[in-house]
This record gives sequence, C-alpha cells and structure tokens, in this order.
Amino acid sequence: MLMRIGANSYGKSECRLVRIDRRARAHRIQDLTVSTSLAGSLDKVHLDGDNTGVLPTDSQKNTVYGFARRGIDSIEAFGLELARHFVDTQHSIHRATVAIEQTMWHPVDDISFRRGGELTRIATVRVDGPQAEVTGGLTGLTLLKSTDSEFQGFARDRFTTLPPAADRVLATSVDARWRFGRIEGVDWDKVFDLAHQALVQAFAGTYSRSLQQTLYAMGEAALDACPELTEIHLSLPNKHHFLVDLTPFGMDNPDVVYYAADRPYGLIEGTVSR
Ligand SMILES: O=c1[nH]c(=O)c2[nH]c(=O)[nH]c2[nH]1
Repeated sequence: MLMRIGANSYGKSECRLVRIDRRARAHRIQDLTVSTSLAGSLDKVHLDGDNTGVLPTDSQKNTVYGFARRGIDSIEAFGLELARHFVDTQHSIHRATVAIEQTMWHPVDDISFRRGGELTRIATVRVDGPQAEVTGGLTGLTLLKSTDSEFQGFARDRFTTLPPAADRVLATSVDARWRFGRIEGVDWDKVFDLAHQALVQAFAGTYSRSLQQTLYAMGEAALDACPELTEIHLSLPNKHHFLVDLTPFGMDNPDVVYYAADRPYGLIEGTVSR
C-alpha cells in the first residue's frame, strides 16, 4: 500500500533559561521556558533516514542559550528573533514555532528576588517563510469576586438540579491569548501590562450574570485598551464555591462558609474579535 508522511515537526521542548542582567546595581532576572518546533522539507528523514536537512534539537537548544547571551528585550521579540533565525538559515526549514513562558521574579532588594506565583506570561511566534504571527498572553491569573455575580434564568431539563443563584462567589483562573495585528514597532511589554490590567479591571468591574458575559467583557476591555490586538481567546474555568449546609449542626450559613471544589469545573471559552 502506498503511504506518505503527513504533517510533522520537531524541536526542543521546555528549555529552561534564567538570564541575569547585572549591569545596574539592581540586578534583573528573566526566567523563561522556551520550546522550539521546526517544519519544512523533511520527508527524507522520515522516509529514507537521511538526516542532511535536520538541524539537531540539541543545536536548537544551544541557539536559545546563545541568543539569550546577547539580550532578551521581551519574550515576543526573543521568539521572533529565534523563529526567523531558523527559517532564514536552514534551507530545509520553512516554518518555525517558538513558544515561551515567563515566570515573574519581583525584587526584594537589589540582588534578592521573590518568585511571583500569580501568573505566567506567554508568547507564541509562528514564522512561515516571510510571514510572522505573534500571540501574547498570560495564564494562571486567579481572580475571585465575593459578590456582584449571579447565575439564574438558565435552561432546565429533567437533569437540572442547580438552584438559581442571585448572589454567588465567582472565581476563575484566566488563560488569555491575544493575537497581534501587526508586529513592527510594537511595545510588547506595554501591551502586556495594558491587557493584563484591562482583564483584571473588567472582571472586577462587571456585574456578572454568567461567566460567559464576564468573558466577553474581559475580552472587549483588553481589545479596547490595546489597538495592536485583533482578537483575544479566553479560557476561564469556573472555580465553583458551594455554600456548605450547616443546618445539620443547627447553624445558619448566610453566605459565609464555602466548599471550594477543584473538580469537576465548568470551562467557559471564547474568542473576542474586532
Ligand atoms: O456562569 C456560569 N455559566 C454557566 O454556563 C454555568 N453552568 C453552571 O452550572 N454554572 C454556571 N455558571
């Protein structure tokens, strides 16, 4: 039977990289996890075992560290540099994807740092020949509001037991990925800060009738704050907080004591576009 090799790619996943900028008295840390993935004219390696067009994943890893020596402006810019390098210098490679996660470190003093556990910044750069596409975002941003959230008026069927909630706890862990409409002359750090701030403010400032409605408000706010962005995808787990029934103990529970369930959870996802 005649067969063929379909879509394929290869790369080095999760290169852990810490860069310390010691030029000023106050040092600065960049803590990244970088994954590369290359694709192109690679039929021969799969079909004939011919490795002539294969830049080793070990070399890809070394490139990440070598480029880091020169400097990292932002993860979006670093991803673009790397992805373009592989496509521009390897004749067999036509497409490169570089995905980067950045863990935040906050200064304690000039030389000591506290790891910021509140969120991870992310960027994915795709270079396809002369074309480049950049996605920025964040993950693990946990938000909660203790009131100004309801969920009622929903569809009911024979399996529906959920009581309508006129006032509930709303909590989520935001995963946001925003697409840039242009990539030249972008202040990547500024867009990250503005989008981050807009997401938090919209979550806090929106009276929520559902997490779906909150998702749209958050996406809209991020696009409003950042003209560079064309769309944003949000993935929002509904971190349910159930009021504990204390009546067996002869106690009331006027929205005070909750059971914070970790699973199952509702997962609300959507893309907001201009
Ligand atoms: O904001 C919500 N959206 C839903 O679709 C849903 N479904 C559910 O059980 N609780 C909630 N909450």
